[in-house]
Amino acid sequence: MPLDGVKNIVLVLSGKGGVGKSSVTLQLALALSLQGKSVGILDIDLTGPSIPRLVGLEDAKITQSPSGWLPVPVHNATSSDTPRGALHCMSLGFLLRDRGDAVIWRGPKKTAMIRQFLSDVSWGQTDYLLIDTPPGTSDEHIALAEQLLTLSTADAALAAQNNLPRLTGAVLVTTPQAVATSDVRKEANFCVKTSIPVLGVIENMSGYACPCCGEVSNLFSSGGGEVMAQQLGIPFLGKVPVDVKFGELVEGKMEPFSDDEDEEEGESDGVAKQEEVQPAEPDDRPLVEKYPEGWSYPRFEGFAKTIIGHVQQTAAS
Ligand SMILES: Nc1ncnc2c1ncn2[C@@H]1O[C@H](COP(=O)(O)OP(=O)(O)OP(=O)(O)O)[C@@H](O)[C@H]1O
Ligand code: SF4
Repeated sequence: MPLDGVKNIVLVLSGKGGVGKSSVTLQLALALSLQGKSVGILDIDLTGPSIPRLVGLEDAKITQSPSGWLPVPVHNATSSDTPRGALHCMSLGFLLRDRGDAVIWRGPKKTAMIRQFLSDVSWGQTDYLLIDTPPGTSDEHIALAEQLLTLSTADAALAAQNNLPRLTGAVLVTTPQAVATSDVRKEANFCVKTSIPVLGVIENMSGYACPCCGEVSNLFSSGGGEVMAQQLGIPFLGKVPVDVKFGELVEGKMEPFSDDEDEEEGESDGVAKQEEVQPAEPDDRPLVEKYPEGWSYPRFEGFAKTIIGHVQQTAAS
């Protein structure tokens, strides 16, 4: 059966492009995984699939198995020091022959691809399948909603009775500016029309976090997403500032956050270490091997817990 083993489906939607939807999808996935949940990311941004680049696995290829396409593993589950659920992803980017190949498809071809992604991928036991969508409400969204409403249900009791995935809801990503929030209202409207519950709004790029002290200053504006959520009567999940660390984490250029960030480097008890400096070896391993603890931005832990809490509270008794 399509989506066999998937328990919850969460859509990540944005009205405008470039507001950080794919980055938010990845960070939510990492945060859910760090809560011990097994997670899949399905990237249906067919014309601009960015998940393969964000997980540092651009050269990975999809394999076929008797049960369907196997998604690409980002990391496996661990139960040791840092318990973590497995993370897999699927994207058109893995199927393109060349990274730079342009995808110029008409609606029916996009619809067919989305159908295939939803019916032919063998996710295995997956607590949360996050779907990264293109911006706006395009052919992809309509195809996705039509398919999901036949393969899953937003009704928790019905999902449990029929062993169907639960269409848990959508997370809306916006920046604080009015031009972005007015577009995200259309996404909220799309959810109402398609009976997809809204889990909440994340206001990304909300203020600027100083790279030295972390102080967040509102260079442009902040709070537009929160006001919009209040006006629409939908939950507000929280804000994420423009943070160099966030950008570098999702683009995989830096060490993950750790508690020892303030440790002194190079000196101990006032005595300089006399270590021979070795030239750094190029490290071409996939990001997941370089950063086994994951590259999760701390603020997302709260978002992940809210989503898990919502699922538990609204579970069919
Ligand atoms: N809070 C943030 N702080 C710093 N950089 C960010 C933040 N959010 C996103 N970015 C950066 O902004 C760029 C665009 O992000 P992303 O690709 O996630 O946007 P998107 O909405 O998915 O775009 P598209 O519409 O093209 O799919 C990326 O380089 C990402 O690293
Ligand atoms: S934001 Fe304030 S504390 Fe941080 S570096 Fe700038 S001036 Fe210094």
